[in-house]
Amino acid sequence: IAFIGEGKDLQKLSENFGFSPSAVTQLQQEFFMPGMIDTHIHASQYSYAGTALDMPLLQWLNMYTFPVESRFQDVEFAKKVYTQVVKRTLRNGTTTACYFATIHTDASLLLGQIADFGQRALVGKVCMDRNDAVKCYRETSEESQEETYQYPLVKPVVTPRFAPSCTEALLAKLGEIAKNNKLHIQSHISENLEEVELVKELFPNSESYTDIYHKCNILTDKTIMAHGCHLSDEELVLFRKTGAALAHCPNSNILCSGVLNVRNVLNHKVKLGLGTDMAGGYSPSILDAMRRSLDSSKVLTIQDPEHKTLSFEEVFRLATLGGLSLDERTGNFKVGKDFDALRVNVAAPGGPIILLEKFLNLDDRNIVEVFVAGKKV
Ligand SMILES: O=c1[nH]c(=O)c2nc[nH]c2[nH]1
Ligand SMILES: [Zn+2]
Repeated sequence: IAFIGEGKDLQKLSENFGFSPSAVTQLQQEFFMPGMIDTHIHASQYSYAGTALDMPLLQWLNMYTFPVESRFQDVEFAKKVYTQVVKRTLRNGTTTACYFATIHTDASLLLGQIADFGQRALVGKVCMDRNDAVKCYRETSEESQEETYQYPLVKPVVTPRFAPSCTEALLAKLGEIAKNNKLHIQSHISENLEEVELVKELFPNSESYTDIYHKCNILTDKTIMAHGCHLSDEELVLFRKTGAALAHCPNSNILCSGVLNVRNVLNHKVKLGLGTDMAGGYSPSILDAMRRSLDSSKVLTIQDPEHKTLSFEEVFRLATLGGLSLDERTGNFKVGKDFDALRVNVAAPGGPIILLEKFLNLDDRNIVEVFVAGKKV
């Protein structure tokens, strides 16, 4: 973004910045908005998005997720699915995505290459050295560590799946790798009560779910933890102290897991962004995540009238600039930043604020163009 100016100054701006006034495109009933950031999405689960929503988390993982993810050993299959995911999420206006891939390094690299065609992405090869449900979908601790070491070029994000599928030794090693290489980290935390109980059994010496990650240096100011529906206030304080962020994934949460009290998270000054968590959430669109954030917040207000419902301006911010400093180059329109933007056509009368609210609540078919770093994608 070279400059920001007003239309009435066009002549002067064109002289100062060396462009022809005739090259200017005048928007009609349209606006640009910053590109949206999906802070938590499983690229490998796209093939069954919109289905398999009839089970709670742990059963869902064993029944649907692990068998499908184990198929990504086949690079051709991975190529097909990952190409579809990147196209679809760009079409939906996701200019930055934090992807979970699978435990397969080759397929994870491929996802990085495919996203690199036009999308900003953090790509995580999933690490898990513990999985009793689908035996062929697991690695040894050494494999998991080595593969994470060897491929640092794909804008990698260190990705322990979640505490139940990682031994403490692996978590500690991954924490060390992230620290030594200044990498982002992503995982899941406190999504569902059965999961929280399982974690207590597996890690009897830890004070809390958050404490396990904290002891293993997994909570840093480059960490994004999905969900956090059942975190205590003490755990939120630990998030704030370490600078770790939460990815709020309401579409996924509302099915069986819980409802995150975003207001409480924000009051604790914990960074927070929005995620689709596809395919636990059935929609790959961050517009959907915004709507569901508003719906979930209203449910909390129905239960407790003291609860201050989120506004659409607040969720818009969470979806764009967000609380997550994934980079300093995107999130809003400031001179010097990259132009990651959606061109939205809303053929409706009214002022811009009303148009924006209408767009957020209606349809992503209004997105007519998507730009990443100034390039139309
Ligand atoms: O929504 C989720 N999707 C997953 O794939 C997963 N793995 C652990 N925890 C998880 N939660
Ligand atoms: Zn997830």
